[in-house]
Amino acid sequence: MASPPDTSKTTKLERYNSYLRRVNSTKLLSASSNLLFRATILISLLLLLFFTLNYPPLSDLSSSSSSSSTHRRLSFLSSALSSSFGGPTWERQVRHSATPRRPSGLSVLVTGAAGFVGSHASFALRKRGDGVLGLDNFNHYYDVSLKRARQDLLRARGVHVVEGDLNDSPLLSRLFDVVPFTHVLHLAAQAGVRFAMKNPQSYVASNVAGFISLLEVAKSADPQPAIVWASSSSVYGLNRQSPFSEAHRTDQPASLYAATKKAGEEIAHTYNHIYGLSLTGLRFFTVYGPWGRPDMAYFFFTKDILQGKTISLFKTQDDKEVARDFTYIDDVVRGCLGALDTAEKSTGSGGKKRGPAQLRVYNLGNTSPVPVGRLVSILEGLLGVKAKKHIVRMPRNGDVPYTHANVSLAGRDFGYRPTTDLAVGLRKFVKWYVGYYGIQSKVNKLQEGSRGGSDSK
Ligand SMILES: O=C(O)[C@H]1O[C@H](OP(=O)(O)OP(=O)(O)OC[C@H]2O[C@@H](n3ccc(=O)[nH]c3=O)[C@H](O)[C@@H]2O)[C@H](O)[C@@H](O)[C@H]1O
Repeated sequence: MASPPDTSKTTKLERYNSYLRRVNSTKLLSASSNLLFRATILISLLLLLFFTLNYPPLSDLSSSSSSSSTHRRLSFLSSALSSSFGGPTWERQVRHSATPRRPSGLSVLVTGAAGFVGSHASFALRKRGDGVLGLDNFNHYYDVSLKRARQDLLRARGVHVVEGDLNDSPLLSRLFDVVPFTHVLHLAAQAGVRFAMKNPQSYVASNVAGFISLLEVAKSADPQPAIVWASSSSVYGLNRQSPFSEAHRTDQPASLYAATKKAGEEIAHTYNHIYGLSLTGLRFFTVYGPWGRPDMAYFFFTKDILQGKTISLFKTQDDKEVARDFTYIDDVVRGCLGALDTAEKSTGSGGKKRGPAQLRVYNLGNTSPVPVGRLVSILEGLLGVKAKKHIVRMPRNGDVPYTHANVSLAGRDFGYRPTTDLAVGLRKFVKWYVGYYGIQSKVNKLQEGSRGGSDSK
Protein backbone atom coordinates (compact mmCIF):
# COMPACT_ATOMS: atom_id res chain seq x y z
CA MET A 1 0.00 0.00 0.00
CA ALA A 2 1.46 3.35 -1.02
CA SER A 3 2.18 5.61 1.92
CA PRO A 4 0.23 8.90 1.90
CA PRO A 5 2.15 11.86 0.49
CA ASP A 6 3.98 13.97 3.08
CA THR A 7 1.69 17.00 3.46
CA SER A 8 3.13 18.25 6.71
CA LYS A 9 5.18 20.99 4.98
CA THR A 10 2.34 22.20 2.76
CA THR A 11 -0.02 22.09 5.71
CA LYS A 12 2.33 24.22 7.84
CA LEU A 13 2.79 26.63 4.93
CA GLU A 14 -0.94 26.83 4.41
CA ARG A 15 -1.45 27.42 8.12
CA TYR A 16 1.25 30.10 8.09
CA ASN A 17 -0.32 31.78 5.04
CA SER A 18 -3.75 31.67 6.58
CA TYR A 19 -2.27 33.13 9.81
CA LEU A 20 -0.71 35.97 7.77
CA ARG A 21 -4.04 36.56 6.00
CA ARG A 22 -5.80 36.72 9.37
CA VAL A 23 -3.21 39.10 10.82
CA ASN A 24 -3.40 41.30 7.75
CA SER A 25 -7.14 41.32 7.66
CA THR A 26 -7.25 42.13 11.40
CA LYS A 27 -4.79 44.96 10.80
CA LEU A 28 -6.88 46.10 7.86
CA LEU A 29 -10.02 45.87 9.96
CA SER A 30 -8.53 47.78 12.83
CA ALA A 31 -7.07 50.37 10.45
CA SER A 32 -10.40 50.78 8.72
CA SER A 33 -12.37 50.89 11.96
CA ASN A 34 -9.90 53.47 13.24
CA LEU A 35 -10.47 55.46 10.08
CA LEU A 36 -14.22 55.00 10.40
CA PHE A 37 -14.12 56.18 14.02
CA ARG A 38 -12.13 59.29 13.11
CA ALA A 39 -14.41 60.00 10.16
CA THR A 40 -17.50 59.64 12.39
CA ILE A 41 -16.07 62.08 14.94
CA LEU A 42 -15.15 64.54 12.19
CA ILE A 43 -18.55 64.29 10.52
CA SER A 44 -20.34 64.66 13.88
CA LEU A 45 -18.32 67.77 14.69
CA LEU A 46 -18.96 69.21 11.24
CA LEU A 47 -22.68 68.46 11.55
CA LEU A 48 -22.77 70.03 14.99
CA LEU A 49 -21.00 73.11 13.73
CA PHE A 50 -23.24 73.33 10.68
CA PHE A 51 -26.35 72.88 12.79
CA THR A 52 -25.18 75.48 15.30
CA LEU A 53 -24.38 78.05 12.67
CA ASN A 54 -27.57 77.45 10.76
CA TYR A 55 -30.04 77.11 13.59
CA PRO A 56 -32.08 79.15 14.19
CA PRO A 57 -32.56 80.17 10.55
CA LEU A 58 -31.19 83.66 10.02
CA SER A 59 -34.56 84.82 8.77
CA ASP A 60 -36.08 84.16 12.20
CA LEU A 61 -33.94 86.77 13.85
CA SER A 62 -34.08 90.49 13.34
CA SER A 63 -30.94 92.18 12.05
CA SER A 64 -30.52 94.18 15.25
CA SER A 65 -30.22 91.02 17.28
CA SER A 66 -27.36 89.50 15.35
CA SER A 67 -24.89 89.68 18.24
CA SER A 68 -27.34 88.02 20.58
CA SER A 69 -28.00 85.43 17.89
CA THR A 70 -24.27 84.63 17.73
CA HIS A 71 -24.27 84.44 21.50
CA ARG A 72 -27.27 82.08 21.40
CA ARG A 73 -25.56 79.88 18.84
CA LEU A 74 -22.35 79.70 20.85
CA SER A 75 -24.25 78.90 24.03
CA PHE A 76 -26.11 76.22 22.08
CA LEU A 77 -22.77 74.73 21.03
CA SER A 78 -21.43 74.79 24.58
CA SER A 79 -24.58 73.16 25.94
CA ALA A 80 -24.52 70.54 23.21
CA LEU A 81 -20.92 69.67 24.03
CA SER A 82 -21.57 69.54 27.78
CA SER A 83 -24.82 67.59 27.72
CA SER A 84 -23.27 64.49 29.28
CA PHE A 85 -23.89 64.18 32.99
CA GLY A 86 -22.30 62.79 36.07
CA GLY A 87 -18.91 64.44 36.55
CA PRO A 88 -17.91 66.36 39.68
CA THR A 89 -18.33 69.75 37.92
CA TRP A 90 -21.80 68.77 36.76
CA GLU A 91 -22.72 67.63 40.27
CA ARG A 92 -21.45 70.88 41.77
CA GLN A 93 -23.51 72.92 39.30
CA VAL A 94 -26.62 70.85 39.99
CA ARG A 95 -26.25 71.02 43.76
CA HIS A 96 -25.44 74.73 43.77
CA SER A 97 -28.46 75.61 41.62
CA ALA A 98 -30.84 73.51 43.73
CA THR A 99 -29.69 74.88 47.08
CA PRO A 100 -32.09 77.41 48.69
CA ARG A 101 -30.73 80.84 49.62
CA ARG A 102 -33.24 81.47 52.40
CA PRO A 103 -34.04 79.61 55.62
CA SER A 104 -36.65 76.89 54.98
CA GLY A 105 -36.51 77.60 51.25
CA LEU A 106 -37.73 74.94 48.86
CA SER A 107 -35.48 72.91 46.63
CA VAL A 108 -37.42 72.55 43.38
CA LEU A 109 -36.80 70.55 40.24
CA VAL A 110 -38.57 72.48 37.46
CA THR A 111 -39.15 70.36 34.37
CA GLY A 112 -39.69 72.29 31.15
CA ALA A 113 -37.65 75.12 32.70
CA ALA A 114 -36.70 76.62 29.33
CA GLY A 115 -40.37 76.71 28.36
CA PHE A 116 -42.75 79.66 28.73
CA VAL A 117 -44.33 78.96 32.13
CA GLY A 118 -41.26 77.02 33.31
CA SER A 119 -38.84 79.92 32.82
CA HIS A 120 -41.15 82.45 34.51
CA ALA A 121 -41.83 80.12 37.45
CA SER A 122 -38.10 79.38 37.83
CA PHE A 123 -37.33 83.13 38.00
CA ALA A 124 -40.02 83.69 40.60
CA LEU A 125 -38.80 80.83 42.80
CA ARG A 126 -35.19 81.96 42.49
CA LYS A 127 -36.12 85.54 43.26
CA ARG A 128 -37.60 84.63 46.62
CA GLY A 129 -34.59 82.49 47.51
CA ASP A 130 -35.65 78.96 46.66
CA GLY A 131 -33.23 76.48 45.11
CA VAL A 132 -34.16 75.75 41.50
CA LEU A 133 -32.77 73.19 39.12
CA GLY A 134 -34.19 73.16 35.60
CA LEU A 135 -34.59 70.25 33.23
CA ASP A 136 -35.49 70.68 29.57
CA ASN A 137 -35.02 68.63 26.42
CA PHE A 138 -34.98 71.70 24.11
CA ASN A 139 -37.12 69.96 21.52
CA HIS A 140 -37.92 71.59 18.20
CA TYR A 141 -41.69 71.95 18.58
CA TYR A 142 -41.08 75.70 18.31
CA ASP A 143 -38.11 78.02 17.79
CA VAL A 144 -35.33 76.59 19.97
CA SER A 145 -33.45 79.91 20.01
CA LEU A 146 -36.26 81.32 22.17
CA LYS A 147 -35.76 78.48 24.65
CA ARG A 148 -31.99 79.09 24.58
CA ALA A 149 -32.54 82.79 25.25
CA ARG A 150 -34.73 81.92 28.25
CA GLN A 151 -32.00 79.53 29.42
CA ASP A 152 -29.42 82.34 29.14
CA LEU A 153 -31.57 84.56 31.35
CA LEU A 154 -32.01 81.79 33.90
CA ARG A 155 -28.27 81.15 33.92
CA ALA A 156 -27.62 84.84 34.57
CA ARG A 157 -29.83 84.53 37.67
CA GLY A 158 -28.09 81.42 38.92
CA VAL A 159 -30.52 78.79 37.66
CA HIS A 160 -28.88 75.88 35.91
CA VAL A 161 -30.92 74.01 33.31
CA VAL A 162 -29.86 70.41 32.69
CA GLU A 163 -30.44 69.35 29.11
CA GLY A 164 -32.23 66.03 29.13
CA ASP A 165 -35.44 64.18 28.56
CA LEU A 166 -38.05 63.05 31.06
CA ASN A 167 -37.81 59.56 29.64
CA ASP A 168 -34.10 59.39 30.48
CA SER A 169 -34.62 57.56 33.79
CA PRO A 170 -30.89 57.19 34.63
CA LEU A 171 -30.54 60.98 34.35
CA LEU A 172 -33.59 61.60 36.56
CA SER A 173 -32.37 59.10 39.15
CA ARG A 174 -28.96 60.75 39.16
CA LEU A 175 -30.53 64.15 39.80
CA PHE A 176 -32.45 62.75 42.78
CA ASP A 177 -29.25 61.06 44.03
CA VAL A 178 -27.43 64.39 43.98
CA VAL A 179 -30.25 66.58 45.37
CA PRO A 180 -32.92 65.79 47.98
CA PHE A 181 -35.57 67.83 46.16
CA THR A 182 -38.43 68.93 48.40
CA HIS A 183 -40.67 69.72 45.39
CA VAL A 184 -41.04 69.10 41.68
CA LEU A 185 -42.80 71.64 39.48
CA HIS A 186 -43.52 69.48 36.46
CA LEU A 187 -44.24 71.66 33.44
CA ALA A 188 -42.48 69.74 30.66
CA ALA A 189 -45.07 68.53 28.17
CA GLN A 190 -45.99 68.33 24.54
CA ALA A 191 -48.26 71.38 24.32
CA GLY A 192 -50.69 72.56 21.64
CA VAL A 193 -54.19 71.31 20.94
CA ARG A 194 -54.15 71.19 17.14
CA PHE A 195 -50.63 69.76 16.69
CA ALA A 196 -51.85 66.52 18.30
CA MET A 197 -53.40 65.54 14.97
CA LYS A 198 -50.03 65.92 13.25
CA ASN A 199 -47.84 64.14 15.78
CA PRO A 200 -49.95 62.09 18.19
CA GLN A 201 -47.02 59.99 19.42
CA SER A 202 -45.17 62.99 20.79
CA TYR A 203 -48.09 63.58 23.22
CA VAL A 204 -47.96 60.01 24.46
CA ALA A 205 -44.16 60.16 24.82
CA SER A 206 -44.12 63.40 26.85
CA ASN A 207 -47.44 63.68 28.62
CA VAL A 208 -47.97 60.02 29.48
CA ALA A 209 -44.66 58.10 29.32
CA GLY A 210 -42.58 61.11 30.46
CA PHE A 211 -44.88 61.79 33.40
CA ILE A 212 -44.71 58.16 34.47
CA SER A 213 -40.88 58.17 34.22
CA LEU A 214 -40.81 61.16 36.55
CA LEU A 215 -43.27 59.60 39.00
CA GLU A 216 -41.34 56.33 39.03
CA VAL A 217 -38.16 58.12 40.06
CA ALA A 218 -39.99 60.41 42.52
CA LYS A 219 -41.75 57.54 44.29
CA SER A 220 -38.42 55.75 44.84
CA ALA A 221 -36.63 58.87 46.04
CA ASP A 222 -35.91 59.35 49.70
CA PRO A 223 -37.29 61.84 50.63
CA GLN A 224 -40.13 61.72 48.11
CA PRO A 225 -40.81 65.21 46.75
CA ALA A 226 -44.25 66.85 46.61
CA ILE A 227 -45.23 67.27 42.95
CA VAL A 228 -47.15 70.14 41.37
CA TRP A 229 -47.79 69.65 37.66
CA ALA A 230 -49.48 71.26 34.66
CA SER A 231 -52.78 69.82 33.60
CA SER A 232 -54.98 71.85 31.26
CA SER A 233 -58.33 73.58 30.81
CA SER A 234 -58.73 71.33 27.77
CA VAL A 235 -59.71 68.41 30.06
CA TYR A 236 -63.21 69.97 30.24
CA GLY A 237 -63.60 69.04 26.56
CA LEU A 238 -67.26 68.89 25.60
CA ASN A 239 -68.45 69.91 29.08
CA ARG A 240 -71.32 72.40 28.66
CA GLN A 241 -71.60 73.68 32.24
CA SER A 242 -70.00 77.08 32.75
CA PRO A 243 -67.93 78.47 34.38
CA PHE A 244 -65.85 75.30 34.51
CA SER A 245 -65.42 74.02 38.02
CA GLU A 246 -63.20 71.17 39.21
CA ALA A 247 -66.32 69.14 40.04
CA HIS A 248 -67.54 69.15 36.42
CA ARG A 249 -67.14 66.13 34.19
CA THR A 250 -63.85 65.73 32.36
CA ASP A 251 -64.46 62.45 30.59
CA GLN A 252 -65.16 63.89 27.13
CA PRO A 253 -61.83 65.21 25.82
CA ALA A 254 -62.04 66.85 22.38
CA SER A 255 -58.36 66.39 21.49
CA LEU A 256 -55.60 63.89 22.07
CA TYR A 257 -53.75 66.64 23.95
CA ALA A 258 -56.69 66.88 26.35
CA ALA A 259 -56.89 63.10 26.61
CA THR A 260 -53.21 62.86 27.61
CA LYS A 261 -53.65 65.59 30.23
CA LYS A 262 -56.72 63.81 31.59
CA ALA A 263 -54.70 60.58 31.60
CA GLY A 264 -52.10 62.47 33.65
CA GLU A 265 -54.74 63.28 36.26
CA GLU A 266 -55.69 59.61 36.53
CA ILE A 267 -52.04 58.54 36.66
CA ALA A 268 -51.50 61.08 39.45
CA HIS A 269 -54.33 59.42 41.38
CA THR A 270 -52.67 56.02 41.02
CA TYR A 271 -49.23 57.14 42.24
CA ASN A 272 -50.82 59.01 45.12
CA HIS A 273 -52.84 55.95 46.06
CA ILE A 274 -50.08 53.35 45.81
CA TYR A 275 -46.96 55.25 46.80
CA GLY A 276 -48.14 58.17 48.96
CA LEU A 277 -46.87 60.85 46.57
CA SER A 278 -48.33 64.31 47.22
CA LEU A 279 -49.70 65.47 43.85
CA THR A 280 -51.34 68.71 42.71
CA GLY A 281 -52.59 69.20 39.13
CA LEU A 282 -53.09 72.75 37.85
CA ARG A 283 -55.52 73.26 34.96
CA PHE A 284 -54.01 76.22 33.08
CA PHE A 285 -56.35 78.33 30.92
CA THR A 286 -54.65 79.62 27.70
CA VAL A 287 -51.66 81.26 29.39
CA TYR A 288 -50.10 84.21 27.52
CA GLY A 289 -47.51 86.94 28.04
CA PRO A 290 -43.90 88.02 27.41
CA TRP A 291 -41.52 85.19 26.42
CA GLY A 292 -44.61 83.21 25.35
CA ARG A 293 -45.08 80.32 22.96
CA PRO A 294 -44.88 81.12 19.23
CA ASP A 295 -47.38 78.34 18.43
CA MET A 296 -50.17 80.13 20.30
CA ALA A 297 -52.70 82.33 18.50
CA TYR A 298 -51.95 85.65 20.27
CA PHE A 299 -48.25 85.20 19.39
CA PHE A 300 -48.55 84.24 15.73
CA PHE A 301 -51.41 86.72 15.17
CA THR A 302 -48.99 89.47 16.29
CA LYS A 303 -46.32 88.22 13.91
CA ASP A 304 -48.74 87.84 10.98
CA ILE A 305 -50.47 91.19 11.55
CA LEU A 306 -47.08 92.95 11.49
CA GLN A 307 -46.12 91.11 8.32
CA GLY A 308 -49.42 92.01 6.63
CA LYS A 309 -50.45 88.35 6.41
CA THR A 310 -54.08 87.23 6.66
CA ILE A 311 -55.07 85.59 9.94
CA SER A 312 -57.85 83.02 10.33
CA LEU A 313 -60.36 83.68 13.08
CA PHE A 314 -62.37 80.66 14.05
CA LYS A 315 -66.12 80.70 14.65
CA THR A 316 -68.13 77.81 16.01
CA GLN A 317 -70.15 75.39 13.89
CA ASP A 318 -73.26 77.40 14.81
CA ASP A 319 -71.57 80.67 13.76
CA LYS A 320 -70.70 81.98 17.23
CA GLU A 321 -67.37 83.55 18.11
CA VAL A 322 -64.89 81.31 19.90
CA ALA A 323 -63.69 82.65 23.24
CA ARG A 324 -60.96 81.89 25.76
CA ASP A 325 -60.34 82.64 29.40
CA PHE A 326 -56.89 84.07 28.51
CA THR A 327 -54.74 84.06 31.66
CA TYR A 328 -51.69 86.27 32.16
CA ILE A 329 -48.41 84.56 32.96
CA ASP A 330 -47.74 86.42 36.25
CA ASP A 331 -51.11 85.33 37.61
CA VAL A 332 -50.40 81.72 36.67
CA VAL A 333 -46.94 81.86 38.26
CA ARG A 334 -48.45 83.15 41.50
CA GLY A 335 -50.83 80.18 41.33
CA CYS A 336 -47.91 77.76 40.83
CA LEU A 337 -46.06 79.18 43.85
CA GLY A 338 -49.22 79.09 45.95
CA ALA A 339 -49.73 75.43 45.04
CA LEU A 340 -46.09 74.61 45.89
CA ASP A 341 -46.28 76.44 49.22
CA THR A 342 -49.43 74.63 50.31
CA ALA A 343 -48.38 71.20 49.03
CA GLU A 344 -48.10 68.77 51.91
CA LYS A 345 -45.17 66.38 52.13
CA SER A 346 -45.39 63.03 50.38
CA THR A 347 -45.89 60.27 52.91
CA GLY A 348 -43.94 57.43 51.35
CA SER A 349 -40.25 56.74 51.10
CA GLY A 350 -38.12 54.46 48.97
CA GLY A 351 -41.15 53.27 46.99
CA LYS A 352 -43.33 52.44 50.03
CA LYS A 353 -46.46 54.31 51.12
CA ARG A 354 -46.55 55.19 54.83
CA GLY A 355 -49.94 56.92 54.96
CA PRO A 356 -52.53 58.83 52.93
CA ALA A 357 -51.12 61.77 50.93
CA GLN A 358 -52.54 64.95 49.47
CA LEU A 359 -54.14 64.78 45.99
CA ARG A 360 -55.46 68.04 44.51
CA VAL A 361 -56.56 69.61 41.25
CA TYR A 362 -57.21 73.33 40.63
CA ASN A 363 -58.30 75.64 37.84
CA LEU A 364 -55.87 78.52 37.19
CA GLY A 365 -57.80 80.81 34.85
CA ASN A 366 -58.75 84.46 34.57
CA THR A 367 -62.54 84.08 35.14
CA SER A 368 -63.30 86.36 32.20
CA PRO A 369 -63.62 84.80 28.73
CA VAL A 370 -62.79 87.06 25.76
CA PRO A 371 -63.84 86.38 22.15
CA VAL A 372 -60.89 85.88 19.82
CA GLY A 373 -62.15 88.81 17.70
CA ARG A 374 -61.68 91.09 20.72
CA LEU A 375 -58.14 89.76 21.23
CA VAL A 376 -57.37 90.75 17.63
CA SER A 377 -58.87 94.27 18.09
CA ILE A 378 -56.64 94.82 21.12
CA LEU A 379 -53.59 93.71 19.14
CA GLU A 380 -54.56 96.00 16.24
CA GLY A 381 -54.70 98.93 18.66
CA LEU A 382 -51.34 98.10 20.25
CA LEU A 383 -49.56 97.50 16.96
CA GLY A 384 -51.23 100.31 15.03
CA VAL A 385 -52.07 97.94 12.19
CA LYS A 386 -55.42 96.73 10.89
CA ALA A 387 -55.39 92.94 10.67
CA LYS A 388 -56.39 91.14 7.48
CA LYS A 389 -58.98 88.74 8.84
CA HIS A 390 -60.46 85.64 7.37
CA ILE A 391 -63.38 84.24 9.40
CA VAL A 392 -63.63 80.46 9.09
CA ARG A 393 -65.58 77.70 10.77
CA MET A 394 -63.42 76.08 13.44
CA PRO A 395 -61.87 73.02 11.80
CA ARG A 396 -62.65 69.76 13.58
CA ASN A 397 -59.18 69.53 15.02
CA GLY A 398 -59.69 69.23 18.75
CA ASP A 399 -60.43 72.87 19.51
CA VAL A 400 -63.22 73.70 21.94
CA PRO A 401 -65.44 76.77 21.38
CA TYR A 402 -65.23 78.33 24.82
CA THR A 403 -63.40 78.19 28.16
CA HIS A 404 -64.25 79.92 31.43
CA ALA A 405 -62.66 79.13 34.79
CA ASN A 406 -64.19 79.12 38.20
CA VAL A 407 -61.15 79.62 40.44
CA SER A 408 -62.81 79.71 43.86
CA LEU A 409 -61.08 76.53 44.97
CA ALA A 410 -57.59 77.93 44.27
CA GLY A 411 -58.71 81.21 45.87
CA ARG A 412 -59.80 79.40 49.01
CA ASP A 413 -56.75 77.13 49.33
CA PHE A 414 -53.88 79.43 48.37
CA GLY A 415 -55.30 82.88 47.74
CA TYR A 416 -55.22 82.68 43.94
CA ARG A 417 -56.72 85.90 42.48
CA PRO A 418 -56.00 86.76 38.84
CA THR A 419 -55.47 90.51 38.48
CA THR A 420 -54.47 91.11 34.85
CA ASP A 421 -57.06 91.80 32.18
CA LEU A 422 -56.33 90.91 28.57
CA ALA A 423 -55.64 94.50 27.38
CA VAL A 424 -53.04 95.07 30.11
CA GLY A 425 -51.41 91.68 29.59
CA LEU A 426 -51.25 92.03 25.81
CA ARG A 427 -49.65 95.46 26.15
CA LYS A 428 -46.85 93.85 28.17
CA PHE A 429 -46.57 91.04 25.63
CA VAL A 430 -46.32 93.44 22.65
CA LYS A 431 -43.72 95.53 24.47
CA TRP A 432 -41.60 92.43 24.97
CA TYR A 433 -42.24 91.16 21.42
CA VAL A 434 -41.06 94.30 19.64
CA GLY A 435 -38.03 94.54 21.92
CA TYR A 436 -37.05 90.91 21.57
CA TYR A 437 -37.38 90.83 17.81
CA GLY A 438 -35.83 94.30 17.44
CA ILE A 439 -38.81 95.87 15.65
CA GLN A 440 -39.65 98.68 18.08
CA SER A 441 -39.00 101.38 15.45
CA LYS A 442 -41.21 99.64 12.90
CA VAL A 443 -44.09 99.51 15.37
CA ASN A 444 -43.54 103.16 16.39
CA LYS A 445 -43.80 104.17 12.73
CA LEU A 446 -46.94 102.11 12.27
CA GLN A 447 -48.49 103.68 15.37
CA GLU A 448 -47.57 107.22 14.22
CA GLY A 449 -49.12 106.40 10.84
CA SER A 450 -52.34 105.22 12.41
CA ARG A 451 -52.52 108.30 14.73
CA GLY A 452 -52.06 110.51 11.66
CA GLY A 453 -55.09 108.84 10.10
CA SER A 454 -53.21 107.00 7.37
CA ASP A 455 -54.23 103.48 6.56
CA SER A 456 -51.30 101.32 7.57
CA LYS A 457 -52.50 98.06 6.07
O1 LIG B 1 -55.80 76.10 28.10
C1 LIG B 1 -55.11 75.17 27.73
O2 LIG B 1 -54.93 74.19 28.40
C2 LIG B 1 -54.52 75.20 26.36
O3 LIG B 1 -54.33 76.57 25.99
C3 LIG B 1 -53.81 76.76 24.71
O4 LIG B 1 -54.72 76.22 23.75
P1 LIG B 1 -55.79 77.21 23.08
O5 LIG B 1 -56.70 77.75 24.12
O6 LIG B 1 -56.40 76.47 21.97
O7 LIG B 1 -54.86 78.42 22.61
P2 LIG B 1 -54.49 78.95 21.16
O8 LIG B 1 -53.99 77.87 20.30
O9 LIG B 1 -53.61 80.12 21.37
O10 LIG B 1 -55.89 79.44 20.59
C4 LIG B 1 -56.58 80.53 21.23
C5 LIG B 1 -57.87 80.79 20.53
O11 LIG B 1 -57.61 81.24 19.19
C6 LIG B 1 -58.39 80.47 18.28
N1 LIG B 1 -57.62 80.38 17.03
C7 LIG B 1 -56.48 79.69 17.00
C8 LIG B 1 -55.75 79.61 15.84
C9 LIG B 1 -56.22 80.26 14.69
O12 LIG B 1 -55.59 80.23 13.61
N2 LIG B 1 -57.37 80.95 14.77
C10 LIG B 1 -58.11 81.04 15.91
O13 LIG B 1 -59.16 81.68 15.93
C11 LIG B 1 -58.64 79.14 18.96
O14 LIG B 1 -59.80 78.55 18.47
C12 LIG B 1 -58.75 79.56 20.40
O15 LIG B 1 -60.06 79.93 20.66
C13 LIG B 1 -52.47 76.07 24.57
O16 LIG B 1 -51.99 76.20 23.25
C14 LIG B 1 -52.57 74.61 24.93
O17 LIG B 1 -51.25 74.08 24.94
C15 LIG B 1 -53.20 74.44 26.30
O18 LIG B 1 -52.33 74.81 27.29
